[in-house]
Amino acid sequence: MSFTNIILTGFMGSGKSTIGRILAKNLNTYFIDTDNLIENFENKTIKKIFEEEGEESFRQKERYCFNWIKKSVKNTVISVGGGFPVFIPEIKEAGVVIYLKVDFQDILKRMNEEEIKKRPLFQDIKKAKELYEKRDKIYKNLADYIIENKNMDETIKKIKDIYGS
Ligand SMILES: Nc1ncnc2c1ncn2[C@@H]1O[C@H](COP(=O)(O)OP(=O)(O)O)[C@@H](O)[C@H]1O
Ligand SMILES: O=C(O)C1=C[C@@H](OP(=O)(O)O)[C@@H](O)[C@H](O)C1
Repeated sequence: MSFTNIILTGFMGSGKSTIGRILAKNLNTYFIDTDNLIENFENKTIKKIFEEEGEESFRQKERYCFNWIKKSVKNTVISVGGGFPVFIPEIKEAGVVIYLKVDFQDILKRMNEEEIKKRPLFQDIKKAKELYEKRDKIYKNLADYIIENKNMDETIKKIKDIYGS
């Protein structure tokens, strides 16, 4: 079966990578994660890129990734970093955009210490909450579909229903 790229967006820890990986397997296609692409290409963790080069440099790498995806990637499930659609509002040019929405308090409950440590913009919880409020509107505006990601199986079923429709 053939489909356009399915792009999962949402705040840090909303489950984009976890859902994306399972969904791709279900659809019998490939999965890519822009954070992983960048880490592999740079041979550096996101945390290190932020520390050594700053956020702006990271955003340029995301832009590079977007150009490559738009030009060369098809029929793929793609999870992007939480800031990706904020800095690349033309994200829809690369596929169908699904916003995985999770309440901030639930994200906090889901993520363990190690997962928080990896995310430079999640170090100050108060600031992260403010960022969440600001970005929620942006994610909504840029999405083709919005799905509340509470239960993994239900979320995957909902995306598969969209895909089949
Ligand atoms: N319903 C759910 N969907 C996806 N991930 C979930 C869910 N419930 C708990 N998690 C957990 O949330 C954490 C963050 O998920 P992750 O896929 O890394 O988020 P993101 O890629 O959006 O930053 C993981 O530990 C994952 O196992
Ligand atoms: O929200 C953001 O600006 C970021 C989210 C991260 O990805 P996840 O959403 O997968 O955590 C990662 O791209 C980087 O730390 C910046």
